[in-house]
Amino acid sequence: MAFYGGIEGTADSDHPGGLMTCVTSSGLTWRVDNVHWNVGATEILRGVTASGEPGEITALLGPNGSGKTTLLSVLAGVRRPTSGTVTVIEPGGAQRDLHGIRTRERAKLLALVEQHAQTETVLTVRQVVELGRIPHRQRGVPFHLHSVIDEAMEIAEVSAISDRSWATLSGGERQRTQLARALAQQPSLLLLDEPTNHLDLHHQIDFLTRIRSLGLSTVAALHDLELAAAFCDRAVVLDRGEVVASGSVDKVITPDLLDRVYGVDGDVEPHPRVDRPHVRWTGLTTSTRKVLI
Ligand SMILES: Nc1ncnc2c1ncn2[C@@H]1O[C@H](COP(=O)(O)OP(=O)(O)OP(=O)(O)O)[C@@H](O)[C@H]1O
Repeated sequence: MAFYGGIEGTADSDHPGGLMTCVTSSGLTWRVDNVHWNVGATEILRGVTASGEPGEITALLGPNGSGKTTLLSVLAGVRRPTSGTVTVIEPGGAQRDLHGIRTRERAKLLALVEQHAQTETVLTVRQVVELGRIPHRQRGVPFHLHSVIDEAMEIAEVSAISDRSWATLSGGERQRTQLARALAQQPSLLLLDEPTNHLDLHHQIDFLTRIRSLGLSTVAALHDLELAAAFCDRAVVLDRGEVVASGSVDKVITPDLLDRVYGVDGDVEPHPRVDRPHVRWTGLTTSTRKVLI
């Protein structure tokens, strides 16, 4: 499995004279500054400020309805902030307002894997992955000539099911197919909305190990704090649309966070066998039980 390396490919419009060899990238810097997003009079995001460096994986944490998906869609350029800015700094140093970039250009820069991604049900897995090449489309070069599609499918482990119809796929197979589609875009920034929610434990660990090996800047909305602690460099925690904590995962994922944000009593200790925090919960906190009763 070529996690890091490339495979030989065809010339590409973005790499003139060169080989389009792999879906990996050095990532980019992203910055969200004082972003608000309103629906009518309701503020869904309230002054969110967060950032990530090239190659960093940022966990987006927070309870249901706290604004994780909304923030991802703002970061993806799908939703324009009511106020505030989203900036990306490309490897060459160019600093750009994300919402000022044309859709096709933006799709070469970043890719979003949605929580419940849908597509044309008549498509095969390979055809879904080929959709990721649309922003890079070149006249006279059919999609299937792009070896980046093969590599994206290999990384997401869907090569063996390439001829299967999307309609027949399991939840986990769909999730992996959508990852391959996103990788085929050759993004520098990868946005994942609950990417492991359909995966069994083996595939959760495998999936995030693969994501880590790509070296892309990644923002992943996650509910599993143990996975966040194991695979992410940083965490941004949202509660009711506001950032209530951010920083390195070991500083952010604490018993106080479990209590304050999730209403859960627990301990966060160094893992006894590997170098990362280990989250253990006992139950809901008394205050939460009172709220629920
Ligand atoms: N278009 C919209 N119109 C009205 N309310 C919206 C809209 N989009 C999101 N919301 C509300 O904004 C809040 C945040 O939603 P969002 O989906 O971002 O939360 P989340 O943290 O991703 O939740 P979950 O963990 O349950 O997926 C929710 O209360 C949701 O109902």
